Amino acid sequence: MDDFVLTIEDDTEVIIPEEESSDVNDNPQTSSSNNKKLNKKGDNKKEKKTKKEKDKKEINKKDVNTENDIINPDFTFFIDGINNSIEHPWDFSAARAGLKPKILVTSRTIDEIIEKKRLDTKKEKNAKANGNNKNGNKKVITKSKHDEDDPFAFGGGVDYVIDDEEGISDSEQEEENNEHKEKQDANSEDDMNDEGIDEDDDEDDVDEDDTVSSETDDEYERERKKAYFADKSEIIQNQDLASTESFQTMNLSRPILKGLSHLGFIQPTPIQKQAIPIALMGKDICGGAITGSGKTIAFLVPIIERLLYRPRQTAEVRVLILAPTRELAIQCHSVASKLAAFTDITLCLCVGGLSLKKQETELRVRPDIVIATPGRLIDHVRNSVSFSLENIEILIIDEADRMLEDGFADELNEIVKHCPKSRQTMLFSATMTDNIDELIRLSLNRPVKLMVDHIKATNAKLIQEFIRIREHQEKNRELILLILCKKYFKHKVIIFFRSKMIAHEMKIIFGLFGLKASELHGNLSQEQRLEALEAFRDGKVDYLLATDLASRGLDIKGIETVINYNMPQSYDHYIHRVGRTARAGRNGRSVTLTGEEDRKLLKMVLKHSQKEQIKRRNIDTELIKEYAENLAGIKDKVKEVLKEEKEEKLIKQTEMELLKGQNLIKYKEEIVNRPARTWFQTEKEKKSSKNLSVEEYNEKFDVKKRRRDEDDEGGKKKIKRDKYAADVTKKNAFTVVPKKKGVEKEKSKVGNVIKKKVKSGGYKSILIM
Ligand SMILES: Nc1ncnc2c1ncn2[C@@H]1O[C@H](COP(=O)(O)OP(=O)(O)OP(=O)(O)O)[C@@H](O)[C@H]1O
Repeated sequence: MDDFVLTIEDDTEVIIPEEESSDVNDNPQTSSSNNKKLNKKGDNKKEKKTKKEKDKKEINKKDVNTENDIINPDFTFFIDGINNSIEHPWDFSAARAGLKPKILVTSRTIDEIIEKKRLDTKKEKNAKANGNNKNGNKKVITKSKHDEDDPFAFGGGVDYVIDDEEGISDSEQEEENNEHKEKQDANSEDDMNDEGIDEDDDEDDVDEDDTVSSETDDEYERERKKAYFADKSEIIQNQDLASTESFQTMNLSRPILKGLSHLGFIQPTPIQKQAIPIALMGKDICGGAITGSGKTIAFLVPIIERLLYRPRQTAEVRVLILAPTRELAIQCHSVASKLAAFTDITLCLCVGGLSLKKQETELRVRPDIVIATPGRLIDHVRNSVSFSLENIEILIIDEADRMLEDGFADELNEIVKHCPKSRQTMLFSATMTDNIDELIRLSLNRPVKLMVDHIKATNAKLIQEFIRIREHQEKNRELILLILCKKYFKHKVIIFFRSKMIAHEMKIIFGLFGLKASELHGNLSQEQRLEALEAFRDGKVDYLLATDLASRGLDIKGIETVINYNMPQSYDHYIHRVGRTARAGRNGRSVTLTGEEDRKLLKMVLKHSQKEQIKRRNIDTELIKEYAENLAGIKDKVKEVLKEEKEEKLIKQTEMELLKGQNLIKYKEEIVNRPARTWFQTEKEKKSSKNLSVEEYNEKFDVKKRRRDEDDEGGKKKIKRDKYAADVTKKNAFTVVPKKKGVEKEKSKVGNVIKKKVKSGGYKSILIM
């Protein structure tokens, strides 16, 4: 038997990676032969070395579909679903390797500044306490263990009320609710149902942008879509449904099956079941499925499978994967590398913030797959010698709806323009649009629409909590967040903020309160961004304080809670943010602080969620009072930290300038002789393109505010239209006027809606851009 095993290994050069061997051992059916195999290996180190070399050779082999690629009879797949031994399905190694060389400038980090402030405060507090004691003050200072390392510890405190009746039966819950209602005072309208928020309420009151197109299509639109999209049933009629039950039965090549097995995946998820066979046919796809449902593997598997059959005489960049953020591209690159580990397919990561030079070198040898963010890709198309998109066979746009939005539109158009028309295009997102007017720009070829889950639904295993913040309680947001984090959500929590500044300030407050947090937003260097993510992923910090930069696509195992410090700007943003938890069939919880202006969005959430997913949380006012005193005490400290940080930055900047000057003198000749880079957009254009999204965002709030102003107090009334606006339908209520001479004087009102008199005597609403 031993001989038999050896013969197979020697003759066929079958790869058995170490991880794979141990998994095989877990399987009683194969354990004996594998034990023998392992013993044999242990007996003969030399043989092991030769085998490793052979394995290496096998991975690098040009043709993976040779006769030698015979399936090892001992090879088995994981049988218990997701292989939980895999801690993280992706890592940062490629991104780390691509970081620009570090310039050593000594300055204190924000964490160091905060920590020092914390310790100083602690000393001050102790000194004060001792002073009081010396002065004969008999006040007893009780120190809890918690107090010792937290100068801002709160002591006991009253717990807050939580209306989360998980595990309570319906009738019990109803009884409790009734009892609760009876006891309630004037605040009784806190109950969500009393807000008049139910599924059928105010259908047409929802913001136009937030409507889910497929549900509201009229006959004309339905006909257009029918003509535009390919008929899915025709395409998959010959498909044997049973053949998609497992990856093994999907007719995939062995190296991919090994890659999948390596990642711990046996059964395809619904989007993978549908997308893989259709993508393998070369069809264009418009794919939508809930967050965390495995869309990445859904497009990576067919890409890799198709690349295995590419001609190998000439190297070409054949696949381009675009993602809207650097982190998402890094993640996708890492997963793709793992999946393609047993093939000869080459990949290159092209994202901003990483070394241009290194990417240029990698692109020169024409990797099979390029995974990029749009800005950096265009830079390479324009400036990297011999790199072009003319041989692209497959274009993938991840988070496609985001990429079609205004901030990315110009860049995306530029990229699509450089790709051949004959390519296959696949678009994916949890909030995928089927709006033809938007898709038409991508010149798709009769795409197949694959909307796997209920459109724009959230994961059924996600519990969504809401905390109502009344107008007069707005000032309590910080406190409420602190209460939530100090008392309830202590590990693997991601918190979303509307702005970088608030996220940063909150990081300081968290630090001073002894909560371990890292921040992730656009004001940080790429290295800091990676460090923040790594620290959070590895559990070195418990909280990730992020802007919407982290809202899409990021897949960090074990995130238990998502907190929205503010309701996001749209329902789509909400779906993506809360989708960072409850991924791949796991449980998760989101907590959203909901202001008065967020009522419409809240209605959207309720409309698209199951009743049992929604909970309401109340925060005890006593507890808020108690925390308020402590927070007030540290506001000055926050200012001090910010000031010190600014000073440190200034010192660092001066040192950097000095270094830059020295380098300019040292490498003058080389720098002068470098070919000048050209840019797709000037800095100004880039900025204005980015600002567009910000303006849109502000405009949305202005519109909401306007509506609120026009509403009566209860918010029940519809918007009042002026008597001249009777003919203005909802769709064309605003005429968008570019910022031209005529409206220059309204500059200060960019994003606002103004009324202009028209010849006919009425008024027209104009949105200033
Ligand atoms: N077939 C599978 N079996 C088990 N787990 C899987 C499978 N496919 C993917 N996963 C896991 O599911 C998780 C979510 O996958 P992925 O990040 O691709 O989701 P997504 O649909 O792209 O989410 P989002 O919309 O948030 O970007 C990942 O941790 C991935 O490893």
